[in-house]
Amino acid sequence: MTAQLIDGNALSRQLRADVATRVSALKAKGITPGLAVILVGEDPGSQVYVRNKVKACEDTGMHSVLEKYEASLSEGDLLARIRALNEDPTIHGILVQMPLPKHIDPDRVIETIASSKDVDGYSVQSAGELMAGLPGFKSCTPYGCMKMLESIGYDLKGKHAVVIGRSNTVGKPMALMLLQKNATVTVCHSGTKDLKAMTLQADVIVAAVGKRNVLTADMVKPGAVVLDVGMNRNDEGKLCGDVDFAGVKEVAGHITPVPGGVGPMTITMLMVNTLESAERL
Ligand SMILES: Nc1nc(=O)c2c([nH]1)NC[C@@H]1CN(c3ccc(C(=O)N[C@@H](CCC(=O)O)C(=O)O)cc3)C=[N+]21
Ligand SMILES: [Mg+2]
Repeated sequence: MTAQLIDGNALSRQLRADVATRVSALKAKGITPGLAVILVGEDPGSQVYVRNKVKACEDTGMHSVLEKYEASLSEGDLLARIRALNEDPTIHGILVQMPLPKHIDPDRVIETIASSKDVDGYSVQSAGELMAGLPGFKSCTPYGCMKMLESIGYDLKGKHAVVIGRSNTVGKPMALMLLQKNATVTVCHSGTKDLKAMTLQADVIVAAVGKRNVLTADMVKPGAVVLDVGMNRNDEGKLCGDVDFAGVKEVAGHITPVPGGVGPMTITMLMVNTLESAERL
């Protein structure tokens, strides 16, 4: 058996067309949704992602500003820049690309962004809203994963979802979003004793570790849905996820590829959050 592909590029095209329509409607009322993206330093991966985000803004008719700073930028100067953007009425979303240089405290940066403009969903306020089941900005990567499940008409009620990874930006919010849809959720991590015993029980597996081949075919129940959040490079420098795609696709019912899976969906949900931030006005 070969799994059906969940195509993040195709789904993104659909969702971004809807975003573009809503952007036009807002523009007719005199509001252009605006996203500010701040990049500190020269990380080559970040350069690519940030460019994709700005391009997505252009494609959907949104306003965007990209601010690039030297890695030597002081924390104080970055915070001052964020405070200015907090007050800027043309900006509805602020994204500071992670990771930041070591001398800058990411928590202080995230908490300086006005919660009304936290389109990454990284702030304590956004995390608390998700925890409490209140509306708020949802972290874009797990939000995109939920949209991918929705796109195949998957009903999570009573299903066992296993999340591998417990980061504040992916694993933890992913578990909460799955729980909100009535799945039974297990969160696995580096301290998990028998990962395979967990994943073999799963109807849905989300791999979000940042390491190649964390999930192999022998760990997957036939027909399971596999979402691959990983962004790694293999020995040939090619982009690959956390899942052994060639093996797992022979066992899974549905699977997301890397590239062309969760990555573009992350950017799409950033567009959705920025649009909705502007719509709230
Ligand atoms: N404040 C902040 N917010 C983020 O959302 C954020 C961040 N920092 N830091 C880094 C991670 C990573 N991330 C990706 C987004 C899109 C792709 C993406 O578009 N991937 C393409 C391929 C890109 C390529 O060719 O390298 C794909 O999977 O098809 C990847 C990774 C957002 N992140
Ligand atoms: Mg994000």
